Amino acid sequence: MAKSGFNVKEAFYTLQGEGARAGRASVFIRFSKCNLWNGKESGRGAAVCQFCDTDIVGTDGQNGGTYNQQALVELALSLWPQLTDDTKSKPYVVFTGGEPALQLTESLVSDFQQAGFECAVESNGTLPLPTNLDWVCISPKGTSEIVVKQCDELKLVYPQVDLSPDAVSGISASYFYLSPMADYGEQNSGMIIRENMQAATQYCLDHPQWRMSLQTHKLLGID
Ligand SMILES: C[S@@+](CC[C@H](N)C(=O)[O-])C[C@H]1O[C@@H](n2cnc3c(N)ncnc32)[C@H](O)[C@@H]1O
Ligand SMILES: Nc1nc2[nH]cc(C(=O)O)c2c(=O)[nH]1
Ligand code: SF4
Ligand SMILES: [Mg+2]
Repeated sequence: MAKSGFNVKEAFYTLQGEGARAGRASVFIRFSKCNLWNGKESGRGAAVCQFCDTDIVGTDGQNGGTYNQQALVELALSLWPQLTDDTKSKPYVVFTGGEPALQLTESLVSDFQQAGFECAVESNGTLPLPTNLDWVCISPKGTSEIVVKQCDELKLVYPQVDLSPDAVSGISASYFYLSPMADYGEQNSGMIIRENMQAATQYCLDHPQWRMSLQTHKLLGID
């Protein structure tokens, strides 16, 4: 945690849109900032990751702010539905960003688990992650060096000019997904680009180790 607390761009309740757990109700906590892009349109050209579809700057989003550990757990609990008749649904939190590894600590994950949450992360894999996470999704970017060599799912945005799927298939994962690159930048329409869907489809057909992941939250228009 930074001295003043965790810097959160936004936090909201939605359905996980991507990967093996798509469709699952989740609290998303989006930490501010990334180590592979400064978040400014003017900085895209010089960034290691140039196609980010997300506003990662500041703390001005829905429920955004700077939180101490307890306040962040309480925020997440307040976003989870308070059902008395649904004992089977374990609260689920997805830490994302920006790059969550810049801020996430084992202590924060542990406090979320104590509060009843199963904890997942979406990370670019370039920084060490807490070891007590329940689900790790790694999404490698361009020429960046990956230090997280083992994960639950590897989800590669496709196509990337400087990173082919066979270059990352050495990372140990239970699932390998291609996610067709969606629109980004000033024109960001929230749409998945048709040619990228077609290219990803062909790659999955030719290499059955890889499965398709669509950003279903964009198709549903929910966030
Ligand atoms: C915004 S990132 C934040 C987490 C982390 N920094 C990472 O890159 O994995 C969340 C997810 O969105 C994916 N993503 C970002 N831009 C995308 C785009 N234009 N099209 C499809 N997926 C994208 C990332 O690859 C990652 O899986
Ligand atoms: N609904 C929804 N599912 C997601 N899965 C990964 C996301 C992310 O930006 O990390 C994301 C997101 O932004 N929204
Ligand atoms: S690594 Fe993730 S958060 Fe950072 S710029 Fe790329 S997609 Fe966005
Ligand atoms: Mg997203």
